[in-house]
Amino acid sequence: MTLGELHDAARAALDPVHYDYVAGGAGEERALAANGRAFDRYALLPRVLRGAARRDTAVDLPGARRAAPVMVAPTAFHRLLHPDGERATARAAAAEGAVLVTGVAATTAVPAVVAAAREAAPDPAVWFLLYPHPRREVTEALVRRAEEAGCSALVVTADSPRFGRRTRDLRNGFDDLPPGCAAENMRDLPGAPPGALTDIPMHPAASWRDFAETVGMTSLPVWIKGVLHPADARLAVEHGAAGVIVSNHGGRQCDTAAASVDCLPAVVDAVAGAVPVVLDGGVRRGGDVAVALALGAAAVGVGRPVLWGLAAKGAAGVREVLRTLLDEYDHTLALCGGRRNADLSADMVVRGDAAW
Ligand SMILES: Cc1cc2nc3c(=O)[nH]c(=O)nc-3n(C[C@H](O)[C@H](O)[C@H](O)COP(=O)(O)O)c2cc1C
Ligand SMILES: CCCCC(=O)C(=O)O
Repeated sequence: MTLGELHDAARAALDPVHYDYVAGGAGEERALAANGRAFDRYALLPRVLRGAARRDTAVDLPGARRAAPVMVAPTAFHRLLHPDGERATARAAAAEGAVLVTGVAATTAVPAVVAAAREAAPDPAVWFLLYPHPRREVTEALVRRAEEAGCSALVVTADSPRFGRRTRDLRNGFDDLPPGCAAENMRDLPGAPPGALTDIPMHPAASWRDFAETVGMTSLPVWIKGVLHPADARLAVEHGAAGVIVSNHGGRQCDTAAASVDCLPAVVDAVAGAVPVVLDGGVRRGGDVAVALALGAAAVGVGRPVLWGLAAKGAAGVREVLRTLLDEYDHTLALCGGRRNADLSADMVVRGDAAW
Protein backbone atom coordinates (compact mmCIF):
# COMPACT_ATOMS: atom_id res chain seq x y z
CA MET A 1 0.00 0.00 0.00
CA THR A 2 1.16 3.56 -0.61
CA LEU A 3 1.28 5.97 2.31
CA GLY A 4 -1.89 7.58 0.94
CA GLU A 5 -3.70 4.23 0.86
CA LEU A 6 -2.61 3.46 4.42
CA HIS A 7 -3.97 6.86 5.45
CA ASP A 8 -7.33 6.02 3.79
CA ALA A 9 -7.42 2.62 5.50
CA ALA A 10 -6.67 4.24 8.86
CA ARG A 11 -9.43 6.80 8.39
CA ALA A 12 -11.89 4.01 7.61
CA ALA A 13 -10.80 1.99 10.67
CA LEU A 14 -10.74 4.74 13.28
CA ASP A 15 -13.37 6.44 15.41
CA PRO A 16 -13.71 9.82 13.62
CA VAL A 17 -12.90 11.66 16.86
CA HIS A 18 -9.61 9.80 17.20
CA TYR A 19 -8.89 10.26 13.51
CA ASP A 20 -9.34 14.00 13.95
CA TYR A 21 -7.02 14.05 16.98
CA VAL A 22 -4.21 12.57 14.89
CA ALA A 23 -4.87 14.33 11.59
CA GLY A 24 -5.62 17.75 13.01
CA GLY A 25 -3.56 20.76 13.90
CA ALA A 26 -3.97 23.93 15.90
CA GLY A 27 -6.25 26.81 14.93
CA GLU A 28 -6.95 27.02 11.22
CA GLU A 29 -4.35 24.31 10.55
CA ARG A 30 -2.13 26.79 8.72
CA ALA A 31 1.13 25.47 10.14
CA LEU A 32 0.01 21.93 9.38
CA ALA A 33 -0.68 22.84 5.75
CA ALA A 34 2.54 24.86 5.55
CA ASN A 35 4.64 21.80 6.38
CA GLY A 36 3.37 19.93 3.33
CA ARG A 37 3.38 22.95 1.03
CA ALA A 38 6.96 23.76 1.97
CA PHE A 39 8.22 20.40 0.74
CA ASP A 40 6.26 20.90 -2.48
CA ARG A 41 8.34 24.01 -3.15
CA TYR A 42 11.71 22.28 -2.92
CA ALA A 43 13.30 20.35 -5.77
CA LEU A 44 16.59 18.52 -6.17
CA LEU A 45 19.39 19.18 -8.62
CA PRO A 46 20.79 15.65 -8.92
CA ARG A 47 24.50 15.16 -9.53
CA VAL A 48 25.39 12.60 -12.17
CA LEU A 49 28.03 9.95 -12.87
CA ARG A 50 29.35 9.59 -9.36
CA GLY A 51 27.16 6.93 -7.72
CA ALA A 52 27.72 3.42 -6.40
CA ALA A 53 25.98 0.08 -6.73
CA ARG A 54 25.16 0.11 -3.02
CA ARG A 55 24.58 3.01 -0.72
CA ASP A 56 25.18 3.37 3.02
CA THR A 57 22.37 5.44 4.52
CA ALA A 58 22.96 4.66 8.21
CA VAL A 59 23.45 7.57 10.62
CA ASP A 60 25.25 7.81 13.96
CA LEU A 61 23.40 9.98 16.44
CA PRO A 62 23.81 10.58 20.17
CA GLY A 63 21.72 7.67 21.49
CA ALA A 64 21.60 5.65 18.26
CA ARG A 65 24.39 3.98 16.30
CA ARG A 66 23.96 3.07 12.65
CA ALA A 67 20.30 4.06 12.67
CA ALA A 68 18.02 4.52 9.69
CA PRO A 69 17.82 8.15 8.55
CA VAL A 70 14.05 8.10 9.22
CA MET A 71 12.92 7.92 12.85
CA VAL A 72 9.55 7.55 14.53
CA ALA A 73 8.73 10.97 15.98
CA PRO A 74 7.17 10.99 19.45
CA THR A 75 3.40 10.67 19.16
CA ALA A 76 0.95 10.14 21.98
CA PHE A 77 -1.50 7.36 22.76
CA HIS A 78 -0.76 4.54 20.30
CA ARG A 79 -3.32 2.23 21.95
CA LEU A 80 -5.98 4.69 20.89
CA LEU A 81 -5.19 3.63 17.33
CA HIS A 82 -4.50 -0.09 17.62
CA PRO A 83 -4.74 -2.59 20.50
CA ASP A 84 -1.04 -3.49 20.12
CA GLY A 85 -0.20 0.21 20.56
CA GLU A 86 3.41 1.15 21.30
CA ARG A 87 4.54 -2.50 21.34
CA ALA A 88 3.69 -2.70 17.65
CA THR A 89 5.38 0.59 16.82
CA ALA A 90 8.46 -0.48 18.77
CA ARG A 91 8.76 -3.85 17.03
CA ALA A 92 8.36 -2.26 13.61
CA ALA A 93 10.83 0.56 14.24
CA ALA A 94 13.43 -1.82 15.65
CA ALA A 95 13.03 -4.20 12.72
CA GLU A 96 13.74 -1.32 10.33
CA GLY A 97 16.64 0.04 12.39
CA ALA A 98 14.70 3.23 13.10
CA VAL A 99 14.82 5.15 16.37
CA LEU A 100 11.51 5.04 18.23
CA VAL A 101 10.76 7.98 20.50
CA THR A 102 8.34 6.89 23.21
CA GLY A 103 7.63 8.94 26.32
CA VAL A 104 5.25 10.42 28.83
CA ALA A 105 2.24 10.23 26.55
CA ALA A 106 2.67 6.55 25.71
CA THR A 107 -0.18 4.20 26.56
CA THR A 108 2.31 1.38 27.25
CA ALA A 109 4.87 1.57 30.06
CA VAL A 110 8.42 2.15 28.86
CA PRO A 111 9.90 -1.22 30.01
CA ALA A 112 7.35 -3.05 27.84
CA VAL A 113 8.11 -0.77 24.88
CA VAL A 114 11.85 -1.46 25.13
CA ALA A 115 11.18 -5.20 25.55
CA ALA A 116 9.06 -5.23 22.38
CA ALA A 117 11.80 -3.42 20.45
CA ARG A 118 14.33 -6.00 21.68
CA GLU A 119 12.15 -8.82 20.35
CA ALA A 120 12.75 -7.40 16.88
CA ALA A 121 16.41 -6.34 17.03
CA PRO A 122 19.31 -6.99 19.43
CA ASP A 123 20.24 -3.36 20.09
CA PRO A 124 17.30 -1.10 19.27
CA ALA A 125 17.30 2.63 19.95
CA VAL A 126 14.34 3.69 22.07
CA TRP A 127 14.37 7.29 23.25
CA PHE A 128 12.13 8.80 25.91
CA LEU A 129 10.30 12.09 25.51
CA LEU A 130 9.30 14.31 28.38
CA TYR A 131 7.82 17.75 28.75
CA PRO A 132 9.35 20.23 31.17
CA HIS A 133 7.37 19.54 34.34
CA PRO A 134 6.59 22.11 37.00
CA ARG A 135 7.93 19.72 39.67
CA ARG A 136 11.55 18.69 39.52
CA GLU A 137 10.89 15.41 41.34
CA VAL A 138 8.48 14.33 38.60
CA THR A 139 11.08 14.99 35.90
CA GLU A 140 13.66 13.12 37.94
CA ALA A 141 11.34 10.12 38.39
CA LEU A 142 10.61 10.03 34.65
CA VAL A 143 14.30 10.24 33.78
CA ARG A 144 15.00 7.26 36.08
CA ARG A 145 12.16 5.25 34.51
CA ALA A 146 13.61 5.85 31.07
CA GLU A 147 17.15 4.99 32.17
CA GLU A 148 16.10 1.84 34.01
CA ALA A 149 14.07 0.64 31.04
CA GLY A 150 17.12 0.91 28.78
CA CYS A 151 16.35 4.04 26.74
CA SER A 152 19.44 5.42 25.04
CA ALA A 153 18.49 9.12 24.88
CA LEU A 154 15.97 11.61 26.22
CA VAL A 155 14.04 14.23 24.27
CA VAL A 156 12.66 17.36 25.92
CA THR A 157 9.79 18.98 24.03
CA ALA A 158 10.23 22.73 24.29
CA ASP A 159 7.41 23.98 22.06
CA SER A 160 4.55 23.25 24.42
CA PRO A 161 4.44 25.70 27.34
CA ARG A 162 0.71 25.23 26.83
CA PHE A 163 -1.22 22.60 24.92
CA GLY A 164 -2.15 23.78 21.40
CA ARG A 165 -5.70 24.88 20.59
CA ARG A 166 -6.78 21.99 18.41
CA THR A 167 -9.94 23.11 16.67
CA ARG A 168 -11.13 19.62 15.78
CA ASP A 169 -10.63 18.33 19.33
CA LEU A 170 -12.44 21.34 20.80
CA ARG A 171 -15.36 20.79 18.42
CA ASN A 172 -15.41 17.03 19.08
CA GLY A 173 -15.04 17.46 22.83
CA PHE A 174 -11.99 15.16 22.80
CA ASP A 175 -10.12 15.71 26.03
CA ASP A 176 -10.03 12.27 27.61
CA LEU A 177 -8.84 8.78 26.83
CA PRO A 178 -11.22 5.79 26.71
CA PRO A 179 -11.21 3.32 29.62
CA GLY A 180 -8.19 1.02 29.60
CA CYS A 181 -6.06 3.55 27.77
CA ALA A 182 -3.85 5.78 29.91
CA ALA A 183 -0.52 7.57 30.04
CA GLU A 184 1.17 4.59 31.69
CA ASN A 185 4.51 6.24 32.42
CA MET A 186 2.73 8.86 34.53
CA ARG A 187 1.41 6.24 36.95
CA ASP A 188 2.27 6.76 40.61
CA LEU A 189 4.24 9.92 40.04
CA PRO A 190 3.80 12.80 42.45
CA GLY A 191 0.51 14.53 41.66
CA ALA A 192 -0.35 13.16 38.23
CA PRO A 193 -3.11 10.54 38.03
CA PRO A 194 -3.31 9.18 34.45
CA GLY A 195 -6.42 9.22 32.31
CA ALA A 196 -6.96 12.56 30.64
CA LEU A 197 -4.83 14.46 28.17
CA THR A 198 -4.65 17.28 30.64
CA ASP A 199 -3.05 14.98 33.23
CA ILE A 200 0.27 15.51 31.46
CA PRO A 201 0.85 19.00 32.73
CA MET A 202 2.50 21.67 30.62
CA HIS A 203 4.89 24.12 32.23
CA PRO A 204 4.31 27.66 30.91
CA ALA A 205 7.20 29.09 32.93
CA ALA A 206 9.75 26.48 31.84
CA SER A 207 13.17 28.00 31.15
CA TRP A 208 16.60 27.14 29.79
CA ARG A 209 17.63 26.57 33.39
CA ASP A 210 15.06 23.80 33.66
CA PHE A 211 16.40 22.28 30.45
CA ALA A 212 19.99 22.40 31.72
CA GLU A 213 18.80 20.86 35.00
CA THR A 214 17.35 17.90 33.11
CA VAL A 215 20.62 17.52 31.18
CA GLY A 216 22.40 17.46 34.55
CA MET A 217 20.16 14.68 35.89
CA THR A 218 21.43 12.00 33.52
CA SER A 219 24.38 10.72 31.59
CA LEU A 220 22.09 9.99 28.63
CA PRO A 221 22.19 12.40 25.68
CA VAL A 222 19.33 14.90 25.91
CA TRP A 223 17.80 16.20 22.67
CA ILE A 224 15.63 19.28 22.49
CA LYS A 225 12.53 19.17 20.27
CA GLY A 226 10.50 22.02 18.88
CA VAL A 227 13.16 24.56 17.96
CA LEU A 228 12.52 26.84 14.96
CA HIS A 229 14.54 30.00 15.72
CA PRO A 230 18.31 29.87 15.13
CA ALA A 231 18.99 31.80 18.36
CA ASP A 232 17.23 29.02 20.31
CA ALA A 233 19.34 26.44 18.51
CA ARG A 234 22.47 28.23 19.77
CA LEU A 235 21.00 28.42 23.30
CA ALA A 236 20.22 24.71 23.15
CA VAL A 237 23.85 23.90 22.40
CA GLU A 238 25.01 26.26 25.18
CA HIS A 239 22.70 24.51 27.65
CA GLY A 240 23.97 21.03 26.86
CA ALA A 241 21.60 19.69 24.21
CA ALA A 242 23.03 16.63 22.48
CA GLY A 243 20.97 17.36 19.38
CA VAL A 244 18.28 19.70 18.08
CA ILE A 245 14.98 18.62 16.55
CA VAL A 246 13.61 21.31 14.27
CA SER A 247 9.85 20.94 14.49
CA ASN A 248 6.63 22.91 14.65
CA HIS A 249 5.03 19.89 16.34
CA GLY A 250 3.25 18.88 13.13
CA GLY A 251 1.35 22.18 13.17
CA ARG A 252 -0.33 21.26 16.45
CA GLN A 253 1.00 24.02 18.69
CA CYS A 254 1.50 27.55 17.27
CA ASP A 255 -0.69 27.81 14.18
CA THR A 256 1.22 30.81 12.86
CA ALA A 257 4.54 28.99 13.10
CA ALA A 258 6.66 28.64 9.99
CA ALA A 259 6.98 25.32 8.19
CA SER A 260 9.72 23.39 9.95
CA VAL A 261 11.74 22.58 6.82
CA ASP A 262 11.87 26.31 5.99
CA CYS A 263 13.57 26.88 9.38
CA LEU A 264 16.10 24.10 8.92
CA PRO A 265 18.92 25.89 7.03
CA ALA A 266 19.21 28.73 9.56
CA VAL A 267 19.24 26.28 12.47
CA VAL A 268 21.90 24.17 10.76
CA ASP A 269 23.99 27.33 10.27
CA ALA A 270 23.50 28.41 13.88
CA VAL A 271 24.48 25.04 15.31
CA ALA A 272 27.52 24.96 13.01
CA GLY A 273 28.14 21.25 13.38
CA ALA A 274 28.30 21.33 17.20
CA VAL A 275 25.43 18.82 17.48
CA PRO A 276 23.27 16.98 14.94
CA VAL A 277 19.99 18.47 13.73
CA VAL A 278 16.89 16.38 13.02
CA LEU A 279 13.86 17.67 11.12
CA ASP A 280 10.23 16.63 11.47
CA GLY A 281 6.96 17.87 9.98
CA GLY A 282 5.45 17.04 6.61
CA VAL A 283 7.89 14.32 5.53
CA ARG A 284 5.81 12.12 3.24
CA ARG A 285 8.15 10.71 0.59
CA GLY A 286 11.74 9.68 0.08
CA GLY A 287 12.42 12.88 -1.84
CA ASP A 288 11.43 14.89 1.25
CA VAL A 289 14.00 12.92 3.26
CA ALA A 290 16.63 13.73 0.63
CA VAL A 291 15.78 17.45 0.66
CA ALA A 292 15.98 17.60 4.46
CA LEU A 293 19.31 15.77 4.53
CA ALA A 294 20.68 17.96 1.74
CA LEU A 295 19.70 21.02 3.78
CA GLY A 296 21.75 19.71 6.68
CA ALA A 297 19.50 17.42 8.73
CA ALA A 298 21.20 14.27 10.01
CA ALA A 299 17.87 12.43 9.94
CA VAL A 300 14.13 13.10 9.80
CA GLY A 301 11.20 12.16 12.02
CA VAL A 302 7.76 11.09 10.84
CA GLY A 303 4.62 11.41 12.93
CA ARG A 304 1.25 10.90 11.30
CA PRO A 305 2.24 8.42 8.54
CA VAL A 306 3.47 5.99 11.20
CA LEU A 307 0.15 6.33 13.03
CA TRP A 308 -1.81 5.66 9.84
CA GLY A 309 0.25 2.52 9.32
CA LEU A 310 -0.38 1.49 12.93
CA ALA A 311 -4.14 2.10 12.74
CA ALA A 312 -4.48 0.30 9.41
CA LYS A 313 -2.36 -2.79 10.03
CA GLY A 314 -0.56 -2.71 13.39
CA ALA A 315 3.18 -3.43 13.35
CA ALA A 316 3.06 -4.55 9.70
CA GLY A 317 1.62 -1.18 8.69
CA VAL A 318 4.29 0.75 10.59
CA ARG A 319 6.98 -1.34 8.90
CA GLU A 320 5.39 -0.66 5.54
CA VAL A 321 5.52 3.10 6.16
CA LEU A 322 9.16 3.05 7.27
CA ARG A 323 10.21 0.64 4.51
CA THR A 324 8.50 2.77 1.86
CA LEU A 325 10.20 5.98 3.01
CA LEU A 326 13.59 4.31 3.38
CA ASP A 327 13.39 2.57 -0.02
CA GLU A 328 12.26 5.76 -1.73
CA TYR A 329 15.04 7.69 -0.03
CA ASP A 330 17.71 5.16 -1.04
CA HIS A 331 16.40 5.28 -4.60
CA THR A 332 16.49 9.08 -4.62
CA LEU A 333 20.03 9.04 -3.24
CA ALA A 334 21.07 6.73 -6.07
CA LEU A 335 19.46 9.03 -8.62
CA CYS A 336 21.35 11.97 -7.09
CA GLY A 337 24.71 10.25 -7.48
CA GLY A 338 25.02 9.69 -3.75
CA ARG A 339 26.87 6.88 -2.01
CA ARG A 340 26.09 8.13 1.46
CA ASN A 341 23.89 10.78 3.07
CA ALA A 342 26.74 13.30 3.18
CA ASP A 343 26.82 13.30 -0.63
CA LEU A 344 23.63 15.37 -0.54
CA SER A 345 24.44 19.05 -0.08
CA ALA A 346 22.53 22.32 0.06
CA ASP A 347 23.64 23.33 -3.46
CA MET A 348 21.58 20.37 -4.72
CA VAL A 349 18.30 21.94 -3.56
CA VAL A 350 16.35 24.72 -5.27
CA ARG A 351 13.36 26.45 -3.76
CA GLY A 352 10.67 28.45 -5.43
CA ASP A 353 7.14 28.21 -6.73
CA ALA A 354 8.62 26.97 -9.98
CA ALA A 355 9.71 23.72 -8.32
CA TRP A 356 6.36 22.00 -8.87
C1 LIG B 1 -1.22 12.31 17.29
C2 LIG B 1 0.06 13.03 17.55
C3 LIG B 1 0.57 13.07 18.83
C4 LIG B 1 1.76 13.74 19.09
N1 LIG B 1 2.27 13.71 20.35
C5 LIG B 1 3.42 14.34 20.61
C6 LIG B 1 3.98 14.34 21.91
O1 LIG B 1 3.43 13.76 22.84
N2 LIG B 1 5.13 15.03 22.12
C7 LIG B 1 5.77 15.70 21.12
O2 LIG B 1 6.79 16.32 21.33
N3 LIG B 1 5.27 15.71 19.86
C8 LIG B 1 4.12 15.06 19.59
N4 LIG B 1 3.63 15.07 18.32
C9 LIG B 1 4.37 15.76 17.26
C10 LIG B 1 5.33 14.81 16.53
O3 LIG B 1 6.40 14.42 17.35
C11 LIG B 1 5.94 15.46 15.29
O4 LIG B 1 6.55 16.69 15.66
C12 LIG B 1 4.95 15.70 14.17
O5 LIG B 1 3.93 14.74 14.15
C13 LIG B 1 5.69 15.70 12.85
O6 LIG B 1 4.85 16.03 11.82
P1 LIG B 1 4.17 14.95 10.83
O7 LIG B 1 3.01 14.36 11.57
O8 LIG B 1 3.78 15.83 9.69
O9 LIG B 1 5.20 13.92 10.44
C14 LIG B 1 2.44 14.41 18.05
C15 LIG B 1 1.91 14.36 16.75
C16 LIG B 1 0.74 13.69 16.49
C17 LIG B 1 0.22 13.65 15.09
C1 LIG C 1 -0.06 15.62 26.57
C2 LIG C 1 -0.09 14.82 25.33
C3 LIG C 1 0.64 15.52 24.26
C4 LIG C 1 0.25 15.07 22.91
C5 LIG C 1 0.77 16.00 21.88
O1 LIG C 1 1.81 16.59 21.99
C6 LIG C 1 0.02 16.18 20.68
O2 LIG C 1 -1.13 15.74 20.63
O3 LIG C 1 0.54 16.83 19.77
